[in-house]
Amino acid sequence: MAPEDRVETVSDALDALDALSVSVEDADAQTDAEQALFGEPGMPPPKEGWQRSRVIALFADEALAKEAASVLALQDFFEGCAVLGVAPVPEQDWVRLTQSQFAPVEITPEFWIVPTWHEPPEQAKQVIRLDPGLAFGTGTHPTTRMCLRWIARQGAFADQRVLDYGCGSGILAIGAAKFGAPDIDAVDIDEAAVSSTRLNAEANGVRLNAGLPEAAKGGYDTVLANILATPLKVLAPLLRSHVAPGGSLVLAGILERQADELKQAYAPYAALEVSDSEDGWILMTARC
Ligand SMILES: C[S@@+](CC[C@H](N)C(=O)[O-])C[C@H]1O[C@@H](n2cnc3c(N)ncnc32)[C@H](O)[C@@H]1O
Repeated sequence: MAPEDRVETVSDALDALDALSVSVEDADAQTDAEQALFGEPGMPPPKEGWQRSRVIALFADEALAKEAASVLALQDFFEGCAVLGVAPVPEQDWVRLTQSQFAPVEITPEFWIVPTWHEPPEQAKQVIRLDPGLAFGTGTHPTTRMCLRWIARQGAFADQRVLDYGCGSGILAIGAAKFGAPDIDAVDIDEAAVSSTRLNAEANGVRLNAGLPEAAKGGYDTVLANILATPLKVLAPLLRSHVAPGGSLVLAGILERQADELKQAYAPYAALEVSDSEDGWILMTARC
């Protein structure tokens, strides 16, 4: 256990003592004292850690773990910290355990995201087959689910050009394809995401063009962007320029408290409205 100002020092020391991994949790998680900390890439972390952080280190064997605990306890910087215990981690089938954490995800009763090791539920009429991989977007995050729910609510995308900006795994582009969009561009700054999108599209039997952001060209009937508030604000003129007259702009990755700043940033281009919310995240949309 470490107070906020010691978390980094203790984590670095555990690394130096040959820990295989170090993770930090809120020691008050699941209690009334639990603190929610949200950060954004490229921005300084909101805090170094929680008021009381539990720092968990994994070692190759118990002797190494015990030795690390005794070395730590002797350090000046460890004052105010405490070793809560050293315990063996039982051998497990980690692949199966990981897979068991990814159950099918319901978007609507008829639209599901299903990992390849599961059978789709009987009521599923539309299914995206997707396994966790390097790129973000397996449907376990509320922002992805809200975008997919929006897609499902539209019902059909016949004749539509769709742009998925910040495609990650390509899940939104694949969702739009499943609902009939014939012309889809999916772009991301991350090459790994572009490759992942191509593979996932192929595995789902849908056609789309995946590429770097320059691949987005001209106007689209729907522009989906699930990124984060800060990049979404920077991208406002660009994203708006890709929405064809009468088209829809759909933005996610925004926390409830960021609604007004997003509205303001987009005011010169589009009138954003909050159209869905889940777990503190919101979906903002505009008709252009
Ligand atoms: C939160 S993930 C969303 C993935 C997927 N679209 C979904 O809804 O689950 C955001 C993605 O946006 C990409 N990204 C971040 N900044 C970007 C930018 N300026 N231009 C294009 N893609 C960006 C990231 O690489 C990441 O894959």
